[in-house]
Amino acid sequence: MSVAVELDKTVLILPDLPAMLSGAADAAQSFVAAARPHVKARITDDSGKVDRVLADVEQHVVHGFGWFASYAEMMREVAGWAANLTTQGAFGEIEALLAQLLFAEYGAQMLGGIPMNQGEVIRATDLTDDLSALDAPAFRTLVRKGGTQAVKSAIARHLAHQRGHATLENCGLDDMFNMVREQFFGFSNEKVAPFAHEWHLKDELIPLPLVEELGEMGVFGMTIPEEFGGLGMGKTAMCVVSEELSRGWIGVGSLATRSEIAAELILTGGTDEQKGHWLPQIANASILPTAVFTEPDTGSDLGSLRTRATLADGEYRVNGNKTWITHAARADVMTLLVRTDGETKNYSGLSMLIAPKQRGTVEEPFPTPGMSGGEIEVIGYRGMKEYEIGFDDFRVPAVNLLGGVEGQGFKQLMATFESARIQTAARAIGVAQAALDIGLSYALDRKQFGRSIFDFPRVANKLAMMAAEIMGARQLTYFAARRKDEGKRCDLEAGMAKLIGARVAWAAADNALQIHGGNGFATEYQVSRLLADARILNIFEGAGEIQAQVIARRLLDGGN
Ligand SMILES: Cc1cc2nc3c(=O)[nH]c(=O)nc-3n(C[C@H](O)[C@H](O)[C@H](O)COP(=O)(O)OP(=O)(O)OC[C@H]3O[C@@H](n4cnc5c(N)ncnc54)[C@H](O)[C@@H]3O)c2cc1C
Repeated sequence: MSVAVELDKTVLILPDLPAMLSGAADAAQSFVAAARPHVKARITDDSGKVDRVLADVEQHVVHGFGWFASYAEMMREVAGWAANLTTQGAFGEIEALLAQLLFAEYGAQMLGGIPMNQGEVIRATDLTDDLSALDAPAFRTLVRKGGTQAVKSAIARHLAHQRGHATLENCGLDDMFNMVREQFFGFSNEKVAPFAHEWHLKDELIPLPLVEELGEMGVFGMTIPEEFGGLGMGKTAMCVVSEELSRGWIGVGSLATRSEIAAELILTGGTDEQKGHWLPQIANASILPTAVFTEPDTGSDLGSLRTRATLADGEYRVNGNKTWITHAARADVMTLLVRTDGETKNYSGLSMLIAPKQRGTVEEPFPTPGMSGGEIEVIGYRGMKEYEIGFDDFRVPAVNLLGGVEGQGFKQLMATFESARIQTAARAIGVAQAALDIGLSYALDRKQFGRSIFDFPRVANKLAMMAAEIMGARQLTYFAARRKDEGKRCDLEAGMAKLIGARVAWAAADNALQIHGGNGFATEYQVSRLLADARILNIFEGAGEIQAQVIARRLLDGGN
């Protein structure tokens, strides 16, 4: 008999679990509410306003507060999901086990310290001495009894039985989304996953026929309204598709990111003419966009970028340098963030140009007059390639100024952050899911000490925790997507989903590699790619530190 089965003798699921989850989530929210004035007091000046200098000095605590708030929000969404499934009679054993383990582990971290990353742990007592909210019986019970070895072993058994299914748990989505998932799960398994590693190792561009096929399936116009040639399906569908394609390979799951950013920019900031001209072409993938924001000296602090655009004779002339531009050579149009007001040094003088360019090749990436540049070789996230680009009197027609008014570029870009972060959180879930799939297969196949290594709890527990974290990150991401679809503000939730998703993906990839032992270190094995692919998620679309800062400041600014 295996070790895992022998240990599985105790009662697994706690009584009244949905109510207990809800009570624990309330306790977590209460703790955040109780900590807020203490954190705020440390960073406010005499007039009660947040002092930016103090907030920087206190970053550990301020960002840590963002992490606590993100945990509490995720717990609330998971408790809500459990309650909804219960109402439908669909809160089964695996859903209960996953929720219980997640609350046990994340609750224990709230009590003992949340790892913002491997070396930086934020403790509840760093925020406040008042931990009474976390004494709530539901919270304590889940921490003490929710994550036993028996629970983890039971999850592992479900994992082994459910192999080959898209998701372990009932995600709580409507049938339409489940159909979309099945379609893209199948597509990814057939047309992406079997080839991804070879494309990665050869550092090749994703084959154009695959891009075109995705275009025909509507992937690039998924969230563009039907009146502009898109499918008008909303952000939840985008999440499901991004998840499943990223599970095959993050490169493929990220192809539509640039279209999503460009479409959001044009939908929210463009003139009617710009919408009518660009959106149908983006939707049918006849043009591929690229997002051109980062500069060699300007990454997180985008507001200070320096690339200049000056208007003369109906054209902008662009001069400056950009870097880290994904899929730049093969793109047909750039959303190009430039400084149109040379008198400014901050975000107020920035504008967004919709700048057409010629499609380049690997040999000649930038044939367009006024553009030059080269590839940046990267460890992961391959398939689209990253480039540095120089602009030397590069011309853009004045009518291509987004919205037709200068000085709006930063604001227009901010309006797209919600969508981009939701999509990035979904990509993270896809990468984490791939790590779980690959780690599980290897653990079941590999034998040591006369048995499958899956039978050893230290191996199976890693997989069980991945499954629980994926479920939690999913619920938070879907919540942000739903809010966005309902037209509600969701910058906070989107940032939280991206923050947690990136860490979940990294932990899953690292643990899947550990399960592979020495083989995981060989480039021949897919898991080596997953480790590199997962690593990017905490850097782009708002690095983890910036994400935590934005979340915390939004919660701490205003009010008392
Ligand atoms: C593979 C890849 C693809 C990319 N694709 C694109 C693309 O298509 N288009 C595009 O425009 N850009 C792209 N980027 C750029 C990406 O958005 C930036 O790398 C990111 O914004 C971080 O900027 P940076 O690299 O300049 O790091 P920096 O801003 O220099 O930050 C370095 C470190 O310092 C930390 N840090 C910075 N400021 C603070 C602060 N105030 N408080 C605490 N910590 C701080 C950061 O969190 C980070 O850990 C890509 C990057 C990569 C690696």
